[in-house]
Amino acid sequence: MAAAVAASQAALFKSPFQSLDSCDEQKSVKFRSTFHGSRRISKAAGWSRHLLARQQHRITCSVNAPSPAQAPPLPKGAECYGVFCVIYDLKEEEKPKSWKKKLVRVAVSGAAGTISNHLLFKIASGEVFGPDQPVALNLLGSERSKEALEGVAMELEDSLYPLLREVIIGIDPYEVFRDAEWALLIGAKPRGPGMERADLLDINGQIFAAQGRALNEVASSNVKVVVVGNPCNTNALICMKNAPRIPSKNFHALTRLDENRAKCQLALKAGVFYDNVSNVTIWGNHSTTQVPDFLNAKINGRPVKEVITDHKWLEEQFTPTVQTRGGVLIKKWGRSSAASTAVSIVDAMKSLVQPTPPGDWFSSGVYAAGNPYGIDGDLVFSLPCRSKGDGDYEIVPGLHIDKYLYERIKKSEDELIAERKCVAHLIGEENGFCDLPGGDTMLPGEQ
Ligand SMILES: NC(=O)C1=CN([C@@H]2O[C@H](COP(=O)(O)OP(=O)(O)OC[C@H]3O[C@@H](n4cnc5c(N)ncnc54)[C@H](OP(=O)(O)O)[C@@H]3O)[C@@H](O)[C@H]2O)C=CC1
Ligand SMILES: O=C([O-])CC(=O)C(=O)O
Repeated sequence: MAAAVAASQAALFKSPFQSLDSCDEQKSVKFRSTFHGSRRISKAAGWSRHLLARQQHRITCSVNAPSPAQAPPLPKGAECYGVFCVIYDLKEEEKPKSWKKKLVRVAVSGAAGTISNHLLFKIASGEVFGPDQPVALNLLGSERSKEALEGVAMELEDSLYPLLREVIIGIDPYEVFRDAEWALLIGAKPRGPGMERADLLDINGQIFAAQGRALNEVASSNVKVVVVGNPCNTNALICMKNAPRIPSKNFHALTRLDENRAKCQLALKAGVFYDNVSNVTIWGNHSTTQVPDFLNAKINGRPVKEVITDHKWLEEQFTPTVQTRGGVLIKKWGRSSAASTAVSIVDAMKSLVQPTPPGDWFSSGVYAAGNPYGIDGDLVFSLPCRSKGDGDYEIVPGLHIDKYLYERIKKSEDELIAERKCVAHLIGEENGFCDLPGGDTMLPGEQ
């Protein structure tokens, strides 16, 4: 059995994905992949250190294939675990293409939740950063979810992902967010029956304020933050305001799912495959006031209004269909979109690490300071963006806004301004009061 496991591990290391840039000049390569499993140890020690599990994999390259005694010392208190203690030698001719050297560290909150259960496995498999980029996952749970989080880590273990080099789980954001280059903030309290939206804004706002402070203190200074937990635009604003060390531009609220939903509806109506639909913007809030823009969108490079001549459908059906898609799905599924949300988080991250195709753009809820559309700059507002693939982006100027779009964008802006007033106490402002337009506006999943 041990031999079989070792053989399968050796096969993994021979996969075309595996090697190191730094090994390229060397005669022989020695992989030392070590899992310092402290899951059981930490459990015995209780949660005082807020770490249930810690995996670390080390890779050693050397001309003279070092003996284990020559390998760098392991961190104090850590020990290798199971098959990850086995050392393999790769012969020169077996040396595959190179991996990037540095780990990308991704922190995820709500890691034992439904969306994360899809997302983590995508990141670990290389779907976001590519087949040559090793990753570390830092998973944040709570007292409620610590057993479940251990289960998540076990499934990640059992998946044998070659690119997944480290998994840390814990309940203290000051530990879990340490050195994170990406923070995917998914965990949030769902709105329960009879709960006012203002209460939800406050409860979740407290969570995102605390997480913003933790990111400010311990994350990489250029961490990219994607807020998914609802109400995601205002949660992102709160998080950003509590993290002044991190550039405001680095905060995103997820509206990519809305963009994907809009593309799907346009493709369906036009009778084309959905990858022929481009230039779709979601303007505003991730709520039922969001504005899916068919005016600037394209199908096969042509304006949507030229391809879909049923303009009544565009104005009267397309918009509410996208706005309420989440709620319709909840009625059918009995729970909110999780798999498609995870896909859209992957899309949103890839849009920042890969160049935007020329002439196209993507939607993201971003800090609107200095935007060219006259929208209140002190909001996290979904806008058209493009990226060079370096993690940064710019807001795309020059989209045509007609009366139809303007009126709807204004409504979403008003909603976000009202949400901001409700959370004034969480963003360092005074004189807040909560008076949401229309009495009580809706998340996509609430109808
Ligand atoms: N922006 C978007 O496009 C979308 C956003 N969403 C939002 O994403 C969030 C997560 O969705 P999903 O993964 O399906 O939800 P789940 O209910 O499966 O998981 C949510 C996690 O939130 C955490 N949480 C944090 N605080 C609380 C609290 N006070 N009470 C209960 N749970 C809490 C829990 O983790 P723990 O106990 O570990 O803290 C839980 O695992 C929701 O806010 C949802 O509305 C969903 C779909 C689309
Ligand atoms: O309201 C929810 O939780 C679900 C949601 O955001 C969506 O489906 O877009």
